This record gives sequence, C-alpha cells and structure tokens, in this order.
Amino acid sequence: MAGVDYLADERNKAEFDVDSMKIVWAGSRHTFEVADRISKLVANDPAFRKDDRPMLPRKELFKNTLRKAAYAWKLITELRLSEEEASKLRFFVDEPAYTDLHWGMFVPALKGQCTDEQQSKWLPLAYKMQIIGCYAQTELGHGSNVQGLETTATFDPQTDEFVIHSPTLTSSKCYHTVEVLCTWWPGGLGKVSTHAVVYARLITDGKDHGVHGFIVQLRSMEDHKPLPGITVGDIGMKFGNGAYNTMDNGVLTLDHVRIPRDQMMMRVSQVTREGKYKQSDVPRQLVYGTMVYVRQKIVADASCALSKAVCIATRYSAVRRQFGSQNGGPETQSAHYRKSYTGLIQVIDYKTQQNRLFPLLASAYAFRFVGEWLKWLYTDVTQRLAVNDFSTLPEAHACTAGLKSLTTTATADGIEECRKLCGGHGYLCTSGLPELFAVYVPACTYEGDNIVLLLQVARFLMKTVSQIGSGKQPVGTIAYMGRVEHLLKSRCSVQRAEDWLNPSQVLEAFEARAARMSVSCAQNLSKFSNPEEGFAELSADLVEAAVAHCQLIVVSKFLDKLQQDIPGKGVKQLLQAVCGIYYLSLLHKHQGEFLATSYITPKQAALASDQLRALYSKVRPNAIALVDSFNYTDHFLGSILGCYDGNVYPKLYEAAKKDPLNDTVVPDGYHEYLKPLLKQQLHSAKL
Ligand SMILES: CCCCCCCCCCCCCCCCCCCCCC(=O)SCCNC(=O)CCNC(=O)[C@H](O)C(C)(C)COP(=O)(O)OP(=O)(O)OC[C@H]1O[C@@H](n2cnc3c(N)ncnc32)[C@H](O)[C@@H]1OP(=O)(O)O
Ligand SMILES: Cc1cc2nc3c(=O)[nH]c(=O)nc-3n(C[C@H](O)[C@H](O)[C@H](O)COP(=O)(O)OP(=O)(O)OC[C@H]3O[C@@H](n4cnc5c(N)ncnc54)[C@H](O)[C@@H]3O)c2cc1C
Repeated sequence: MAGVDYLADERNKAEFDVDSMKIVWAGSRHTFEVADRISKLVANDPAFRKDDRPMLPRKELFKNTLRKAAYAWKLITELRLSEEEASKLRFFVDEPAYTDLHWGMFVPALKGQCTDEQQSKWLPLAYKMQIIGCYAQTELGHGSNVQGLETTATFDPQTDEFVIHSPTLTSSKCYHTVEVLCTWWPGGLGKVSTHAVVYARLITDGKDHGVHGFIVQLRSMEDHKPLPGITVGDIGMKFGNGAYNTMDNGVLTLDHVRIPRDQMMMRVSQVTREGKYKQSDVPRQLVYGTMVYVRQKIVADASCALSKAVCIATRYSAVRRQFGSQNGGPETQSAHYRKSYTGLIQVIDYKTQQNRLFPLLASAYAFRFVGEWLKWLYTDVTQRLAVNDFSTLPEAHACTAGLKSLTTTATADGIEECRKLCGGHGYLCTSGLPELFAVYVPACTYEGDNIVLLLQVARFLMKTVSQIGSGKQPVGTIAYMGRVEHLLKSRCSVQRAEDWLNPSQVLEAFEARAARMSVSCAQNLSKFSNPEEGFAELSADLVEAAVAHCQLIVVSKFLDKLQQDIPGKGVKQLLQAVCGIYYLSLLHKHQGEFLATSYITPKQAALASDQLRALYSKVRPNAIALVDSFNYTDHFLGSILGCYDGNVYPKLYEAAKKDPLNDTVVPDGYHEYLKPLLKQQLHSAKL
C-alpha cells in the first residue's frame, strides 16, 4: 500500500509536465522505458541490497560484490538482456566491480588496438566472460606520465615471444630508499582478472620503441593461481567505508614472463617474425584510444552522480524546516507537517540554500546534455578512424580530456556541497552522501589527473592560437577562435537584467572570455625563449584558460539543446531557466575573469546577478519536479534523506535502531573497559 506522500504539495506546484521531462533527461522514450524497467527490476530484487555496505568488513564486502556480479551476469544471460539493458543493470546495481574494468576498459582496448584477427580470437572469450580482463597501465612510480612507464616487453626472436618484465628492485640513491617498480592501481587486477592488457616499453634488437599494449594471462584457468613469474594482489583499503572498496585495485610484478608475439596488440604497430618493428598508417596516439573512450563515458556518468546528490539535497531541503514564526508560514503545507511545523521555513526557501543548490541542479542537466553531445562526437570520431580520417582526433582528445576534468571536479565538489546542504544528517551514512562522495571523488584522479588533462587542453588551445592567420580555419568547438579579432574588440551590449536571457549574447560573453584568456596566455608564452619552460611557468594561467574553454563548450551545448524541438507542457521554458542558472552562476563565480578581460562592465555583472536571482524564484516551485524527472528509485538513491515520499524522520529513527551497535543496550567492551573506569572514578570520588 502506498504511504503518505509528504512532498505531494511540492509536486503539485510543478509548472511543467514531469513525464515529458523524464524523457528529455533519459535522452529518448526508448531509453527512458529501458531505464525505468531495469531500475525497478534491480530495486525489487533483494539480491541487490546495498544498505549494509558501509558496515561490512572488507572480505565480506568483496565476496558480496563477487556474488552480485555473478548474479547480475546470470540475469543478463537468462533474461537475454541486450547490451543496453545489461549496461543499465550494472548502472542501477550501483556498485563498483571488476566488471566495470572488464567491459569498460579491457574489451574497448581489445576492440580499439587489436587487429581483426586478434579480435576474432579474444573478443568472443571476453564477451562470454570466459576470460576476465583489466587495464594495467599505471605503475607505482608513473601514472600521469605514460611515456615514462618502465615495464619492458623485449622481443626474443629465438622463441618468437615477448619477455615482459617489471624492473623490480631499483635503489633510489638520493632518498636512500628502495623503490619497487611494479604495476599499481588497476581495478579488477588484485583478485579477479585472468588476463590484463599490460602497457610496456617495446624493445626489439636493443631499440626502445616506446609504450605499447600487450595481452598477458595472469592466472591459471584451472585454479585461479598466478602463473609463473607473476606476483599479484590487492593494494589495500581505500577512502571511505564500503565505497570503492568493492573493487580489487591491484599490484602486479612480472618477472620475465613470456607471451607469444601475437599477444602484442598490433593495430597501431607490429613486430614481424624476424623482429622488425613496423608502424601502420594510423597515428601513434591511438595507443591512448581506450582513455578517450573511457573519459567520454566518465563525462556521461558525471550527470548521474551529481543528479543523485542533488535529488537527495533538494528533497531533503523541502522536508527540512528551520526558524520562521510560529504563526503560519507562506507555504501551503501537507497535513502531517502543518500540524507540527506550521510557520517554520522550509530550508529550500532560504536564498542562500537556493544559491548553493540550484546551480548544482542546473549543472546536472548541463552535464547530461554535454555528455550526450560528447557521445555523438566520440561515435563520429570512431567512424572517421575506421576509414583512416584522423583529422578530428586532436579535438576529440581535447574535448574528452577537458570535459572529463571539468565535470568530475564539479561533481565531486557538488556532492560534498550537497552533504553540507543537508546539515548534520548529511553526515550520516544513511543519507547516502558520504558513500557517494567516497566512490566518486577518485574520478578526479583516475583516467588522467584533472590538472594534467586541463594542461592537454591548454596545449591544444595554444596550438590553435599559434595557427590563427595561417589560413587553417579552426572548426568544431574551437571555431570561435576563427573570430578572435572580433572577440578581442567586442563589448557586451547588455542593458537590462533580461538581456542576459539572450542566447547569442551569452554565447559571445563566454567566447570572448575564453578567447581573451587563451590569447593572453599565448602572448605571455611568446616572451619565453624556451616554450616548454614558458608552458611550465604559466601553467596555472593555462589551466584557467582551459577551464574557460571547457565551460564555453558546456554552455554552448546546453543552448544548442534548447534550439531543438522539446515537447511537453512547460518543459522547454523550465529548461531555459535551468540553463540560465547554469551560465549565470558560472558568470557570477568567474566574474573576475569576465571583468578582467573587459568584455563586461561591473554594472552588467550586477545585472547578471539580478537575473540569476529571478531565475531561482522561477525554478523554486519546480525544484522537486525537476529532481523527480531523474526517475530514480529509492533503491538507487540509497538515501533516507532523499526518499521519494519525504518521510525522513521515522526512517532515520528506524535505521538508527538497526545499527549493529544497538543490538545490545550495553555495549560489548563494557565489562573490560568501561566498568573498571567507572569503578575507579567511584573510588576516587568516594561515592
Ligand atoms: C555485471 C555485468 C555487467 C555487464 C555489462 C556492464 C557494462 C559496464 C560498463 C561499465 C563502463 C564503465 C566505464 C568507466 C569505468 C571507469 C573506471 C575507472 C578506471 C580508471 C582507469 C585508469 O585510470 S586507467 C589509466 C589512465 N591513465 C591516464 O589517464 C594517464 C594520463 N596521462 C596521459 O594520458 C598522457 O601521458 C598525457 C598526459 C596525455 C601525455 O602524453 P604524452 O606523454 O604522449 O605527451 P604529449 O602531451 O606530448 O602528447 C603527445 C601527443 O599525443 C596527443 N595525445 C595525448 N593523449 C591523447 C589521447 N588520449 N588521444 C589522442 N591524442 C592524444 C597530444 O595531444 C599530443 O599531440 P600533438 O603531438 O599533436 O600535440
Ligand atoms: C580508484 C582508482 C582506480 C584506478 N584504476 C586504474 C586502472 O584500472 N588502471 C590503471 O592503469 N590505472 C588506474 N588508476 C591509476 C590512475 O590512472 C592514476 O592514478 C592517474 O592517472 C593519476 O596519476 P598519478 O597517480 O601518477 O598522479 P600524479 O601524476 O603523481 O599526480 C600527483 C600530483 O601531481 C600533479 N601533476 C602531475 N603531473 C603534472 C604536470 N605535468 N603538471 C602539473 N601537475 C602535475 C597532479 O596534478 C597531482 O596534483 C586508478 C587510480 C585510482 C585512484
């Protein structure tokens, strides 16, 4: 039986059609229906329970993850789920597992870097999970600097094999320590994977050809024991209870491990039977191709993590009441709360709460749409690569790297902000926010440290600026650089607050800021005789220019989305307001840059803030409906504060009662540690 909906009044205030917005959020009616069906399947199956995760000891937690992954696979095969359905199932199971690396990195690496012949051998095994793979690139001493990897793959022409070796014990004299050089971090490596794509320096005939990928079997297919020469294990507990500890991030040393020559991934370059190194016509950067793919996936996932946190914080902000008069408040309240809370203010009505929450709500929508666009870009570049058109690869790299950095930083910070928006209760594991943060925050580091990635974008921008006037017309996301002369001279024409709702005005403001920051960096760089030295010296400014460029992409893709036909009563109007909140809150936050580049005046910045406040008022009555549009089940949210019916307090109380610490009224340890202490005080106080 359905219980009372304590957020019903909030839901009744919505000025748009929520069902239509759900489809916009999902991307299409079909995607919505698949997600809706699979999310319910997972939520209604007790095998996917997850509320116990923070309490489980590591070994139990990990075994439980193995059980869930095996059960999920059974469902996938028995129900004959499509790839789309299977991937939704993984999404709603909501637990990091070795399968993410198998499907998310190992399989894409095979697809992107193996020849057709190699793919026909390895992919069928991987698709049926008859082998399980991981992506072993990072070493203890080298993560960001991929070219610095030290593991070697030396061709032995006698046996037609590669000898894979991690140089293990190297003394590092300056620190008087012994450094162990091994592979370190790969998810799924520690305890599960039977195979790995290992990145190593290819050596033939004494010559180093740089880093290449190799398929290495790690464990026996009979008893799962490591093969000769292989030492492998888990790297230990990571941040937070539960959280990413469901994953077996691993350590691996390879002691002269031999693999057949055809286990080098040979799409980009080959080694012949005679030991000759040959490069295909494809660019070497394709060795980095798996990272482009995964960064694109990470951007798409950022909106999911942020929307989850925002959904929790928004619902709870409507439930939570503080201060206010006792004589009745301005809001109509539900029967339950009217009785005990008449006159108290819902914290969502505080302008400060809105100023922190609504830009995050807007970012969730913005990241959703930029994620959709990036998926399109990635598909496009993949199709071009298939016919040897490599022209868009640099832009695809810059976009995936930059947007991965921008969206994961904003999402990780946003989740933490949502925790604070929920006050004290946000700190409870039952709010779902601590675990969400702990699982999400490494996204700022893995798949490329966010600063390192922004520096890649900056290199792309500086290259683009240096080519201005050379006749090479910038295209795609960098096309605005073709109008740089105009952008350097133009001035903002905003005169009234509402003028900030004009898309072309907004776009020009973001383009002018990005172009001016890049050009200023390029001018400063040109003062250095050694460009690399200049790049290092100016790297903080370059990172800011890269952020400005990436924010421009997100804003422009949101504005593009609004040009499309969007059906449903009031849906487009609401999205326009949400988009306005996104770009005006960015403009407010980075006001210094917009002012310093002289595109806008202080008066125009003040008008932008006025318009932003007006949009908060427009969005306020729609806030709950906007988060309902994510269509998340209570199981997926995993949060008492964010539960759909808003019946927060009784649920918090019940959950506290179930904590293992409350199994007994007198705690374990009382007799050993508390009683003697209390007795001793009793003696000394002579009571
Ligand atoms: C239950 C059943 C379910 C069933 C179904 C279930 C389905 C489930 C599905 C689940 C799915 C979940 C998926 C998510 C999971 C994620 C988990 C997280 C995993 C995390 C994994 C990792 O964490 S894995 C390691 C990543 N580790 C890095 O990320 C290193 C960063 N470090 C660099 O990436 C390089 O080191 C760095 C800095 C570029 C310098 O590279 P460098 O030294 O070569 O130096 P340069 O800068 O000179 O670059 C030289 C030239 O290469 C160009 N270029 C550089 N990169 C390029 C690139 N990628 N593409 C093209 N071009 C590129 C550049 O633009 C230059 O171009 P140019 O010469 O024209 O200017
Ligand atoms: C949870 C998790 C899962 C992972 N999974 C995998 C996996 O499956 N497979 C795999 O191969 N790897 C994996 N990794 C490793 C991950 O890809 C690396 O940790 C990541 O690429 C960052 O590299 P690093 O650790 O060397 O950081 P470092 O480069 O050592 O970064 C340290 C600091 O130095 C700064 N810095 C570094 N270089 C520069 C520079 N050039 N300019 C300015 N600042 C710089 C960074 O900004 C950072 O602040 C995983 C990591 C984590 C945390």
